[in-house]
Amino acid sequence: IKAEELNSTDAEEVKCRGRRQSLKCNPDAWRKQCKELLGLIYEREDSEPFRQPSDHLSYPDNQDVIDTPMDFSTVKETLEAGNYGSPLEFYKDVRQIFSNSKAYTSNKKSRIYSMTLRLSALFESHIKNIISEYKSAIQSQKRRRPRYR
Ligand SMILES: O=C(NCC1CC1)N1CCN(C(=O)c2ccc(Cl)o2)CC1
Repeated sequence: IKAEELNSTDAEEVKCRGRRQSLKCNPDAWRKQCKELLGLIYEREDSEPFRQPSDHLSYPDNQDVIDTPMDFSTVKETLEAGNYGSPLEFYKDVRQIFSNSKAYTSNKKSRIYSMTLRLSALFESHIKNIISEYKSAIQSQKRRRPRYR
């Protein structure tokens, strides 16, 4: 069979099988990418208040009870323990950190909340590619399931 006779899915699969596991085809590449992204976040001073669980109760302007506390050390431990099944689960926890801070502050100009705005801009600019590469790696691994009527 000639390569051009393969349809796009098969061609993808052949491309991925043949080549050593490059980032494009490796469905586990996202773990390393998320670790690197966490490293970037830890380098930022803005992440300081979020590197440890916060005792939300001790903050006067706590508008709503934070029902899902989250912080970067918890995310780091979960990632390193291999307890995220996909970058989407990682994404969900990191977003929780930012939404807790937003729910938490009464004034949108608070110093701590403004730190999350800068951090989330950095985070969103990187996580997008990690997730889309993951999704395309999954696609190219998926066998075309025969459709049964
Ligand atoms: O105690 C904290 N971190 C743990 C300490 C050890 C580094 N906090 C970070 C999360 N918090 C907020 O996001 C927030 C928003 C407006 C205001 Cl005020 O606080 C509350 C304070």
